[in-house]
This record gives sequence, structure tokens and C-alpha cells, in this order.
Amino acid sequence: MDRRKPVLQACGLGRRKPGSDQWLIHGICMAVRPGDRIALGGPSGSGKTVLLRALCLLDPIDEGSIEWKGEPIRGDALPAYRKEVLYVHQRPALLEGNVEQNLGYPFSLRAHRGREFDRERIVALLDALGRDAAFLRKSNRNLSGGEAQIVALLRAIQLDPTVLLLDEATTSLDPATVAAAERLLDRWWSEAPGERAIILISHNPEQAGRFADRRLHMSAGGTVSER
Ligand SMILES: Nc1ncnc2c1ncn2[C@@H]1O[C@H](COP(=O)(O)OP(=O)(O)OP(=O)(O)O)[C@@H](O)[C@H]1O
Repeated sequence: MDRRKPVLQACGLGRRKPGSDQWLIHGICMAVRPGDRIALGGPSGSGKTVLLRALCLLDPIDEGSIEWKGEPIRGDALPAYRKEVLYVHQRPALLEGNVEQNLGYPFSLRAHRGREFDRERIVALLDALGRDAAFLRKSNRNLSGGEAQIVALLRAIQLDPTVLLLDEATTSLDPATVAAAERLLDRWWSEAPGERAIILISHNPEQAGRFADRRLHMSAGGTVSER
């Protein structure tokens, strides 16, 4: 992969409040290159979540373009795009069932046909987060907010996306588990040198400083600038 070329590029990106003329985000131009580690900061309500959801095309955009490897994303390319660009929500939705079922679910989808749930890998990742294999048997109904975040993080990492979008994905974890999650992300990112990118929304400047090599700031008007 060419390190210099953006994989993901947004140009003039805008999304309006549904049913209104009001812009939630507006005029956003940004490029994500393989190997980037980007922290996205800015005030509450400025549109950071709206931006990440727009970038992975979970929500429609009203203005501008998003290109993947230099090409606009057409309808039939959307499933492939969604494999490459994965979004992890701060309050993840989990399916009815235990942790293992939740982690195995993506592999039942057509998008991931040909790949299999790797239990051994998950057990090793859990170990890095201070959890043993018994955690896999826990019901989704009994998970704390932090435990649900662990499941969501592992569910995304195991799919090895090219761009991982983390929306305050460690905010419910205790400090030791936050540190373990950052090490785990660091290891995952380093496993494929110069191939994976991470965008992390964080309100914690220390975390952003530890984690990122680029800092983006979203202003209250829903525009982004490089810091
Ligand atoms: N579907 C929607 N309909 C109406 N308003 C929306 C919608 N989605 C987001 N908003 C509004 O857009 C603004 C930006 O929301 P967003 O969640 O992106 O903020 P944020 O920067 O991620 O905030 P925080 O740091 O608090 O998580 C908020 O005022 C929110 O209410």
C-alpha cells in the first residue's frame, strides 16, 4: 500500500439536521492515510460523532464527497467499504446472547464470508484486557458499560479494518483497562505496519497526546481544523 496516498478522503463534507436546513457538520475536508493515528477533539455537541458516522456512511451526507482509495463509493461497493471502515460506538448495541455469540456474529454475515471466528485470538485479546475466557460466556444482559465497550472493541479489532473509528470507546473503562486497551490498540496497529489507521474521539488530552500523531479539532460550528 502506498503510504503517501490517502485511503479515505472527505471533501466539502456536510450533514444537515434531518428535516431542517441547519448544518450539523459543514465544509469538512480531511484525508486519512494508512498508518495515521488521529485524535479528534472539540466541544460536546460540535459534531464529532456526526462526522465519524458520516465517514463510515452509517448516516447519509447532504453535501460533499467521500472517496475510498481515490474513488467515490457507489452503492454496490458499500458492503466492501463497511468492512474497511469500522465504527465503534461509545454505548455499543449488543445482540441478545452471550459475549462469544456477539463476537461471532459478524462472521455469519455475507460481508465476512470466508472468514471464521478466531476464538484463540479473542482469548488472547481478552487476556491483554485482564479478562479470562469465562468472560465469553457472560450474557449481554449482565455486562457493565465498560464490559460492553470491551466487547465492541474486540468485535471491531478482530475484523482487521483498514480504518478504525473509535467514538469515546474507552470512556466507561477503569484507568488500568484504558491503559490495557491503548496497548492492545497499539499492538493491533503495529501488526500491519503502515496499513491501518485509527481515528479516536477523546475528551482526554492526555489520551490524545499518548495515542495520536495527528490532532484534529472540531469547532462548535461543525468544521474541522488540524492542530
Ligand atoms: N440525527 C440527528 N438529528 C438531530 N440532531 C442531531 C442528530 N445527530 C446529531 N445531532 C445533533 O448534532 C450535534 C452534534 O452531535 P454529536 O453527537 O456529533 O456531538 P459530539 O461532538 O460527538 O459531542 P460529545 O462530545 O458530547 O459526544 C448535537 O447537537 C446533536 O444533538
